[in-house]
Amino acid sequence: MSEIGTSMPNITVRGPEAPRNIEALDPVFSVESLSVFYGAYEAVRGVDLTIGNREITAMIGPSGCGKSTVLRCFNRMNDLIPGARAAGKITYHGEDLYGDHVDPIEVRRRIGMVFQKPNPFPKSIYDNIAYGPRVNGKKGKMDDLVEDALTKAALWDEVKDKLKQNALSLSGGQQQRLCIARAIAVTPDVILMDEPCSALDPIATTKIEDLMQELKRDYTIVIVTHNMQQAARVSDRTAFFTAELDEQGERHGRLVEFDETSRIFTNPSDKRTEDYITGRFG
Ligand SMILES: Nc1ncnc2c1ncn2[C@@H]1O[C@H](COP(=O)(O)OP(=O)(O)OP(=O)(O)O)[C@@H](O)[C@H]1O
Repeated sequence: MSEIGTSMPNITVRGPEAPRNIEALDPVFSVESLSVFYGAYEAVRGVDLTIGNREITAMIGPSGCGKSTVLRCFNRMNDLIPGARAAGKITYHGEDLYGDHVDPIEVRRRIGMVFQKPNPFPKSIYDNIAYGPRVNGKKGKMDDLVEDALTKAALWDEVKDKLKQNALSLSGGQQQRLCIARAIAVTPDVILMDEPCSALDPIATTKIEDLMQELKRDYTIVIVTHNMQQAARVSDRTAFFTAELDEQGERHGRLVEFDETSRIFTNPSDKRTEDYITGRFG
């Protein structure tokens, strides 16, 4: 382990016993010179990033550096914020995500999102899962689909006997897995997670982290997390962002470094990354 790894005893990166074979990056998203504005304010400036297929990519960095802003660009959620605008280019499987012909609703079906606070609908567990497919035109009974989504989200065994119960009666961790099941039910390709464990206790957090390892067999995952240990535990690659002042004294979020997670946490190439992960900054 390098000097930085030695000075960070609390952060364990999965070692050679769990080889991940991630040298070749098969891009799902390619981000080129992405800047994101809220009105006249350029919150994020000049990001270049590639998100690999069926990998977990973590986005870390201090508060306000633009992690959530960049994440929301991947499924065009920023379109829903008045005054928000993206410049630059994001391709999704080689196609311009912001092209004129692209339907943002279909984008959000294929690229699902799980939020910081679990947000199930105030409906039954069953209807939470069935809702999306119904909206997308699926008719009739959905028992198999509901079971499949709940099984994939590692929740089936805990709820199979109470599917008609209100989802709000579940624990926070169960609600979050239900939200993941709800995202899965509309057969997405990518799942975006914005601090999905920050409202959960350590046991529920471990369950979600284990679940992410299962899910990456079928889905590409991008996670924003404040928790560096979590990024080190779950992700294949890590993007470190920071916010920096320009010559005019205006603060912009910037991508500092993007690399394999093991390298970011043991041998980063940028001093700012090193300072952040060793706790000297942020
Ligand atoms: N809806 C919005 N309208 C105006 N400014 C916004 C909006 N959302 C975010 N910003 C600004 O954009 C910048 C980046 O915010 P963002 O939430 O993306 O950062 P973050 O790294 O995810 O922060 P945190 O870790 O605290 O969640 C901040 O200066 C923030 O104030």
